[in-house]
Amino acid sequence: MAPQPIDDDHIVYEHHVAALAFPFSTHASPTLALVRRLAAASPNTLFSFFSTSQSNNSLFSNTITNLPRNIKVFDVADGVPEGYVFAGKPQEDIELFMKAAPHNFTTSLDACVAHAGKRLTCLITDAFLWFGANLAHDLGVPWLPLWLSGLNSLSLHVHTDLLRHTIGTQSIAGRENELITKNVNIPGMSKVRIKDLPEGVIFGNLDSVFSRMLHQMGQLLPRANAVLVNSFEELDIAVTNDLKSKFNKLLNVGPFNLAAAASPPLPEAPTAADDVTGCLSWLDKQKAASSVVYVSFGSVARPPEKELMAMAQALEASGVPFLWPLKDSFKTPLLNELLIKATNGMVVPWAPQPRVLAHASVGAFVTHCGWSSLLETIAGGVPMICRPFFGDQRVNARLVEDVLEIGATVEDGVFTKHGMIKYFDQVLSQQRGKKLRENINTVKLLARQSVEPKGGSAQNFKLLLDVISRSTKV
Ligand SMILES: O=c1ccn([C@@H]2O[C@H](COP(=O)(O)OP(=O)(O)O[C@H]3O[C@H](CO)[C@@H](O)[C@H](O)[C@H]3O)[C@@H](O)[C@H]2O)c(=O)[nH]1
Repeated sequence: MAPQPIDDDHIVYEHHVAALAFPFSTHASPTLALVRRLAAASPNTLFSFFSTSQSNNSLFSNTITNLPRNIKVFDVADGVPEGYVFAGKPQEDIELFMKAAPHNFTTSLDACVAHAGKRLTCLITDAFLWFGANLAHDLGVPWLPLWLSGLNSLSLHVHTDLLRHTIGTQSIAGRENELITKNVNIPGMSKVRIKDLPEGVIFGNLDSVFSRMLHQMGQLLPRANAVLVNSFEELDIAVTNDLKSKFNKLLNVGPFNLAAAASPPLPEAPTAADDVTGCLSWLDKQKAASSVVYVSFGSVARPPEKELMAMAQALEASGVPFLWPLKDSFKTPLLNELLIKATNGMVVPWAPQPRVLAHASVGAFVTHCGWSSLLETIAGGVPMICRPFFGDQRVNARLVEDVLEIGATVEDGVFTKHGMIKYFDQVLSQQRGKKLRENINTVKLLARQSVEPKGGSAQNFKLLLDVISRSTKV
């Protein structure tokens, strides 16, 4: 992506903020969403947004349109050496990227500053990019890491050393269901079990790229001028208060999906929301409110084929109307056969999820419990049936089922045909579903209030603007 002219409109910018995205899974998109809001609220600030060319091309569908003038987009190298042949190791691309990232971002930032003729005054990074602490220090500017999941998982990464020390890093066999509070008192974690912890905290490969990255991050976040989170305080007050005591500033400025709608109109975001696959018109045709099951596992999780088959069988046998965005690469011949038989639903490669979850016909969301999905279903008031896979997803599911009581986690952690038929019935038709719906609508109200002008997230957003406008002028 070629650098765009900076002073095309002869605006004299007072500040220059660089925002560094983590270019994997769906992280770059909410990072850009925050930058868009900031750019609209701070027209005298130039925002330079960095991600890899692959990530930028998919964010902007190869052309940059509808961006405010004060956002410029830059590519950073992906760290894959020329001629490199992938060995097929898990997270190999992330490993290569992270290894080269401090150097590559520095090179790109230097080029951007030279191109703009304006030095940087503030650095926002995805919190995964822990080396932002050193970059910002070297540049003499504030560091604002952005955490794109919940406060619960953030807390676990901040307390990793404590958890390692108290629970140990030996096998957890036989202790999976133990509450972590039996070993250690971390505020807001009274329902979390050892097995819910993300891999790499005390079990799994503590040496993996993710484990090292999150561990470093947890240690460096207290150095940040402010830690930004795509959440709202009322969702997890105990964790918010604990983290406030650990960080210089903790600014919950989400949920981004609701905050964008509550702020002054922004130039239209790229096309993920468009109904190219006809999902919304299909939902319009459904007769009853809250009758459709929506199934989606985000951008990374891949359920085993056996479970996909069980899901397809349950959907067909129950007869519930369903909408299922399913990647072509997940469809085996056997699964395809089942899906052809299931005429009570619609299978598409990708759905405009936030709009699907906001549609009155949707009554249950079968989800992997990715953070954006969780916030989008809260905005839509749709109860969840959770099947977490990795990382933060298990602790998110615990929050959903045991703390907020806005969903159910599948028994034994896997999809079975009979199990799913039971959950569809409970959530769509039974008293349990009614109660879950009531609870999620209460949480939805709190989320909405938080982004209204007097709400906590809106106030935190003002504090964030303050940090940016107090940073040294260019
Ligand atoms: O057909 C689809 C499927 C997904 N989405 C969107 O894709 C995003 C998915 O995000 P999320 O629910 O956070 O899942 P992942 O992309 O899998 O997110 C990764 O990053 C998250 C934030 O760190 C973590 O919570 C997850 O565990 C991790 O897998 C959401 O905005 C969805 O609206 C669509 O628009 N259409």
